[in-house]
Amino acid sequence: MHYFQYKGNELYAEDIPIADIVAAVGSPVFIYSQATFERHYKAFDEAFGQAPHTICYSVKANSNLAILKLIAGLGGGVDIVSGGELFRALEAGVDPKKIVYSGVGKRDDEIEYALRSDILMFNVESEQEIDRINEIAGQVGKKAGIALRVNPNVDPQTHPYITTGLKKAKFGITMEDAVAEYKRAAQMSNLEILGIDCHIGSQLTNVEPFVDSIKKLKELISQLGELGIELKYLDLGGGLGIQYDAEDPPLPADYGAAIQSETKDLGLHLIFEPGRNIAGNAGILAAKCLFTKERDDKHFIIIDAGMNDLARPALYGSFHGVQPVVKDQDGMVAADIVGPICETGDFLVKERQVPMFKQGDLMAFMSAGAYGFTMSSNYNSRPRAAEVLVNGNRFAVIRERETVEDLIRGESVPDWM
Ligand SMILES: Cc1ncc(COP(=O)(O)O)c(C=O)c1O
Ligand SMILES: N[C@@H](CCCC[NH3+])C(=O)O
Repeated sequence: MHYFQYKGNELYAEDIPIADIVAAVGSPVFIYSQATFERHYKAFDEAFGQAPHTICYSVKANSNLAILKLIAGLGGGVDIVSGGELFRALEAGVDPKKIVYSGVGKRDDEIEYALRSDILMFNVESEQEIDRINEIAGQVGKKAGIALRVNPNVDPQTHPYITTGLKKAKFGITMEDAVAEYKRAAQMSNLEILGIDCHIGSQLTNVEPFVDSIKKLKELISQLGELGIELKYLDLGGGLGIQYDAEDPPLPADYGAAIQSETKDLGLHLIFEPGRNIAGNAGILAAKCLFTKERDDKHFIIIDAGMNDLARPALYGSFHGVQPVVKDQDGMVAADIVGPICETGDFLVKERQVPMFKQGDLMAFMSAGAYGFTMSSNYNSRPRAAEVLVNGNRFAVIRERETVEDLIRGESVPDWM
C-alpha cells in the first residue's frame, strides 16, 4: 500500500492532491504522510515481536517537532547526536528514559544538559569522552548511564561517506580497546555501565553486515561477563536501507528475524536507532519547473528547489525518483534537473529519462522524508522550504517557509560601521 499514489493523472499524498498543497503553501515544500510514518514504525516494531526492545528513532533523519511527537505517541524513544536534537525531543514530549545520545563530539554543555534531562544513556565514542562524562556527572551529582559504541570493523557495503563501522572511520572505540575501556569505566564512580552499542553505516541493503557485527559484539559481551561486567542493553544502531531506485533491502521482518536469531540467548534489551527506514519513503519534496533549456545534446530542467533543499544528490550522487504531480507531459526526455544555486553540482537528477516537464509543471522528488529537510541549508540566501504533514484528507503546515527576514535573524552590523 502506497500513500503517495496517483488517482487518475494526479499524484496524491494520502487523500490530498499534492497540487492542492502546493497551491496553498507554495513550492518547494516537503510533504510527509502520517500514515506512512506510522506504518513504517509499526513494521519495525512488529519485526521484534515479544523480544524486549525499544525503537529510538534517529532524530537526524527528520527532526520536525510534529514527527517526533508522532514517534513518541507510537511509544518510541529517540537517538540524538546534539543538544539541539535533545531540545527538540524534549519539546516534542519524548520520554527522556528512551533517549540515547550518540556522536563523537559531545560538548561539556551538551553532556550536562543530557545528564540534567535524565536520558537513558550516552553511547560513548572515545576514551577521553568516558573521562569527561564521568567528571561532568560528578559535578552535576548524577550517575551517567553509558554504553560504549564499539566499532566492529565490518564493511556495511554502502556508500563510503555513510560507512561508519570500519576502523578507519572516526566512530566508536575499537574492538581491541573496548574491554580495557569497559574495565576503566567500571571503576569510575559517576558512571553506570548499561550497555554496548554499534552502528555500522546507513542505507544497508543486506542483513549480513548486521549479523557479522553482532557476532563480534557477542564475543565482547562474553569477555565482559567473565570480568563481572553485566549489561542490560544491546543497541544495534540504525542503518536498515530503503528502496530509492532498484535496491532490494531486507524487509524489517527479515532483518528482525536475522537479528533475533543472533541475540535471543543474550537476555539483553535491544535498542534500535532507525532513521531512514521510518522516514525516508514517508516524504517527498514538491518543486516547480521554472524554465527549460537545450544546449547541444543536453536538456536542462531548471526548478525552484536546489541542493540547499535536497543535498543528497549533490553530496552522494544519490538517486531520488521524480514524478509529475499532474501527468500531462509530452513523453520523456533525457535531462538534468537542476536548481537555482550557483554550483555545477546543484542537480537533483543527472542524465536520466524523465517526463518532459515544462514551465510551471510541478514534480515530486520521492523518498525525501529522511535527510531531506534536516540537511537543507540557506546557501545562496535561500529561505528553507516549508514542511507539511498529511493525515488522510487533512494537512497542516508543520514548519513555515522561511522568510527573507529569517535569513538575517541574529545578524548585526558592528557599531563602528
Ligand atoms: C549513531 C547513528 N544512529 C542511527 C543512525 C540512523 O541511521 P539510518 O537513518 O540509516 O537508520 C545514524 C546515521 O547513520 C547514526 O549515525
Ligand atoms: N545523511 C545521509 C546518511 C548519514 C546518516 C547519518 N549517520 C544520507 O542522506 O543518506
